Amino acid sequence: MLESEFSKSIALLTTMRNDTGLHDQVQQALEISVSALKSGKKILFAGNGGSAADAQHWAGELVSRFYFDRPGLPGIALTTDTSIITAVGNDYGYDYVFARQIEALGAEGDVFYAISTSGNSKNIIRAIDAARAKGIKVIGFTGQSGGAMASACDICFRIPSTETPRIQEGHEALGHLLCALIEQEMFGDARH
Ligand SMILES: O=C(CO)[C@@H](O)[C@H](O)[C@H](O)[C@H](O)COP(=O)(O)O
Ligand SMILES: [Zn+2]
Repeated sequence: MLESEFSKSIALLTTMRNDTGLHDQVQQALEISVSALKSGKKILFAGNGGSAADAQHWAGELVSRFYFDRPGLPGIALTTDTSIITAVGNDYGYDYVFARQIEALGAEGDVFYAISTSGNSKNIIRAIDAARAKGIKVIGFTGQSGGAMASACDICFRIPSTETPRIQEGHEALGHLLCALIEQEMFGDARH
């Protein structure tokens, strides 16, 4: 079990490292994100379960720091305010907990990082639709099948695995990579 788990993780990251199509998608996601941030816009993040943890983690990297000290960048996880989530969930239903926040907090030109291993979580799909209706670009993170997300996002990262933990590991690698690249692109010159 131990060796096979490590082996699967290593194989996944090796596949991702060698996938030039994925590299192109990373470059596109970077350009969309940096263009928004340089225009004074923000990045919104959402996901369920382990992907909620990713959303909070990545927003934290932007607002605080990644590799080096620099001004904070505007990133908001839509998974953290229990008053909002319980109110919207209770009054409208759990399917709306992220879409409602996109409607209330999102602005044209923002970017939405939508994270779902299945690609089929209804609250994420509704949030993607709400974002695109407002002129917010959507960068999706899902698994091999892509689910309903595959055709709904501007860019959709499909991790080449059908195992939820592997898909999450792939997302985490991409999230860290994008945070590092965004920081470098925004402030690299000011580093020394
Ligand atoms: O972390 C894990 C499994 O590794 C779970 O908490 C998982 O995130 C939850 O079951 C989510 O509800 C799955 O939703 P999704 O990724 O399909 O949108
Ligand atoms: Zn997990």
